[in-house]
Amino acid sequence: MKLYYSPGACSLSPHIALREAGLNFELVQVDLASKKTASGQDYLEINPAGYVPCLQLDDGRTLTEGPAIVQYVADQVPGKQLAPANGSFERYHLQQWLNFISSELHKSFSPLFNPASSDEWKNAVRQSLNTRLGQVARQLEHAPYLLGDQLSVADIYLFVVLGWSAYVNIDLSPWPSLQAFQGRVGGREAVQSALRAEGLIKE
Ligand SMILES: N[C@@H](CCC(=O)N[C@@H](CS)C(=O)NCC(=O)O)C(=O)O
Repeated sequence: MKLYYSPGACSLSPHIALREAGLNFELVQVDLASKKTASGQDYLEINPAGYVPCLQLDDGRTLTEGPAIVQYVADQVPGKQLAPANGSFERYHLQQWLNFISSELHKSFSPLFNPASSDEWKNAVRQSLNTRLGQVARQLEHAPYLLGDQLSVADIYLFVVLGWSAYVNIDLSPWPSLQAFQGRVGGREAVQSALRAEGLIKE
């Protein structure tokens, strides 16, 4: 399996999930500006959308969209309990959170990284993020993870997105439950090794 990624991008979520699952995979870095892989291959031939992440199976089939990829990864190793069983109500809760993180958090952070975004837009996005982060913080006041006591791929995705706060001056200190969550998930061996592999922390 190959994971196409860019350091620190949302592809870090499936990257961590693959390590938590204990699966074998190869990392292929993509230059998002030129849409070329590290070996010079045209990334648009692999994922026509041009963004990361993309998971390529050994038979060549590809899967894109972070929330779909992390569920695929989790389902390869059910014993690791990174996702509740398919068809269970808890599975829909997982999908609820993956969708929330994708549409309400991830895509609200994106304009803050974009130099072309107007200040007006950035301010509106910051206000909306403030509300949504508060909502997640309240959820994490009751339990260590989004689904309760068990870490799931939604927590991994949330951890990655929350990590962007530091780069766009979003202060998480008003939400101690979010900061505690970052410490809890960030301390895991799989997370540390993924961060090292992407060059985000020193060896
Ligand atoms: N809907 C996609 C969005 C992926 C996405 O936004 N990827 C960003 C990095 S976090 C990217 O590759 N941006 C570069 C580009 O769009 O050209 C998903 O959830 O996987």
